[in-house]
Amino acid sequence: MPPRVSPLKDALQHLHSKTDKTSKLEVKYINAVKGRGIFALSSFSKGDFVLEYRGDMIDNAESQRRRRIYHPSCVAFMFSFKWRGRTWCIDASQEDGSFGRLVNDEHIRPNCRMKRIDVDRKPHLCLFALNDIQHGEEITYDYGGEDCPWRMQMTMNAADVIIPVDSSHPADLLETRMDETAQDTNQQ
Ligand SMILES: C[S@@+](CC[C@H](N)C(=O)[O-])C[C@H]1O[C@@H](n2cnc3c(N)ncnc32)[C@H](O)[C@@H]1O
Repeated sequence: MPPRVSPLKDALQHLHSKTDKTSKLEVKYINAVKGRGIFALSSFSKGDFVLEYRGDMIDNAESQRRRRIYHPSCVAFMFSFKWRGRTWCIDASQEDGSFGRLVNDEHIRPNCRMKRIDVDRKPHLCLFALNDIQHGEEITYDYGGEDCPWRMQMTMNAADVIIPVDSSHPADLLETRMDETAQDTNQQ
């Protein structure tokens, strides 16, 4: 078996080439509620780099402007985060074929977590495996926030109450679950 590439090195290679692990991950349609998701085609070890959440990096003013004009289904692809004391956003609303934008939320037992990696003074959002991931498992992370409509629906269904579900999730709450131990590769 070839020696394991360090997760950071692996991430940097993919960040530079703007590629996904197409031999290790696949897109699958799940159902009408969840839509598509990303699934492991082979196993990952705890700590492995899995993928980057790629998109258009914009400042908070531009993010607010786009949120006002976007359809809610597009706002769901906007991931806001703090960097150098300011709020930024990765807008992944464009269907660009990248995998990061298709990873679904799981707040009880996520198998990945988001970390920020700074390369050439620019932040990148990457998912790393929280535990070993087996072939066939869906890749998930905790979007953060408490008000994801599908979570509320689960809670209410458990209580046997029917509520209308609003599909417009304010994805800017996601920053609450982002790992703050980002590494600036320029400082190493
Ligand atoms: C960033 S997108 C993820 C990709 C999306 N599933 C798709 O097919 O385009 C976020 C959207 O996926 C759906 N989603 C994510 N996690 C979910 C979950 N645990 N249960 C139901 N829907 C979910 C919601 O519609 C949410 O607005």
